[in-house]
Amino acid sequence: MADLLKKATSPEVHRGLEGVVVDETELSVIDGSVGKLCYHGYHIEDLARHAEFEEVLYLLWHGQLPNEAEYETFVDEMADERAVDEDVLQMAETLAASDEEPMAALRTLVSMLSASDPETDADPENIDAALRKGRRITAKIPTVLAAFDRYRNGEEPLAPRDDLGHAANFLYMLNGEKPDQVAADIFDVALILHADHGLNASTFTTMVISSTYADIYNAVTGGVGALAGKWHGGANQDVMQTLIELDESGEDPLDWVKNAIDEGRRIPGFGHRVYDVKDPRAKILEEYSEDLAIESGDRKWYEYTTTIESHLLDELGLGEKGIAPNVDFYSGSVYYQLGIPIDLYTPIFAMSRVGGWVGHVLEYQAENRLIRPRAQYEGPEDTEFIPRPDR
Ligand SMILES: CC(=O)SCCNC(=O)CCNC(=O)[C@H](O)C(C)(C)COP(=O)(O)OP(=O)(O)OC[C@H]1O[C@@H](n2cnc3c(N)ncnc32)[C@H](O)[C@@H]1OP(=O)(O)O
Ligand SMILES: O=C([O-])CC(=O)C(=O)O
Repeated sequence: MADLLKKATSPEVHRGLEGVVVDETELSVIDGSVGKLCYHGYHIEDLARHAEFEEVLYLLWHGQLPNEAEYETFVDEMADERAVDEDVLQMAETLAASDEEPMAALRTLVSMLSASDPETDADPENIDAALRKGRRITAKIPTVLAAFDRYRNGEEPLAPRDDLGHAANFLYMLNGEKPDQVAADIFDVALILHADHGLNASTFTTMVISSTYADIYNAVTGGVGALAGKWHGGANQDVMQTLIELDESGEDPLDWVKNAIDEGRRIPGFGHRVYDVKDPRAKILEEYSEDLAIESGDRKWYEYTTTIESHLLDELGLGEKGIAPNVDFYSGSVYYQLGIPIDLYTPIFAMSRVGGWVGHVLEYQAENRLIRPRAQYEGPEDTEFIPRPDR
């Protein structure tokens, strides 16, 4: 009787925090019923078409797009912060030598960057210092990632170039040559598309951490950790691995998809907590995937994705259940066609999403409140303690 009464009066439990609104934000808004995403009111399609990643970072951190002078200053400030200390490079080399997985390496390297930050002693309530630290982390992530990749390939890292934008400079540091304009532009768009997405798991993680007034290095390190999982940013690597395995097996993609669904497996790159329809970013990336396929004359990867998508949505009825392609479904084939190693796809997501992490941390800290939900206790009560020898 007592238990029944307790359950009847207990608060509603929101597992996975589904539908729970924990804060207000001006950064991004998603309408999952029609597939709409805006950053500060700007439609993602317009930003992808007309903006550069640096402008989007500025938008997320300052609440408005920069004018020409603000843009020039911001781009210079970002470029000035790209270089990392020798001990960070040494750590990248050590991690590469021990075959560390790139997201784990990135987590370690981001954490280590704080040691050389000139403002480590800044008051954790100082939002301007947090912004400057966030800018430094964002500027340095491509450098540590490219260095790690080069070390594991037996190559020396390259110093960043300050005459290239954030996207082009990363591709340069990774490949050792300046990317062509098409590759640089497509990669820049990919960074724009991944930069923010409301209170997704990794962004919320950064907010929880910084709500204790732990500094932003802790928050971004935690964000990298949360993004790594296969239900979040890790799905982009899984999509490409799946396509390659499918290709190598010689299996008909339609049979593969049907078997996967019949066996209750999740298709990477499908489904989303917020969207019931196709993710608007997936639509944009699908177009780039097709452009790259046309340019190279190899349509295989593009066609695998579109075939799988239409089969899942139409014949197998996933669309009716609100399970549609998310951003990760098409980013894989785009990165693959740009020649980027598969295990860098999720770190590249982090390279972009750090913009949103920093933006949300700053926005939340402006009116900080400790984030501390509760759980409904369902365990035993008044348990008698029995000393160890008597148990
Ligand atoms: C950048 C991003 O983070 S985007 C998401 C990237 N992640 C992926 O692509 C991984 C695959 N997708 C998934 O695992 C899920 O869709 C998630 C984790 C993204 C969202 O999950 P939730 O909102 O919690 O949905 P939930 O787990 O409640 O699933 C609802 C139903 O849809 C099914 N479902 C969800 N995603 C998929 C999928 N990719 N393939 C097949 N079925 C799926 C679930 O099995 C469940 O079915 P059931 O009701 O019969 O048990
Ligand atoms: O919003 C989410 O839950 C997942 C995410 O980060 C994204 O789609 O970009």
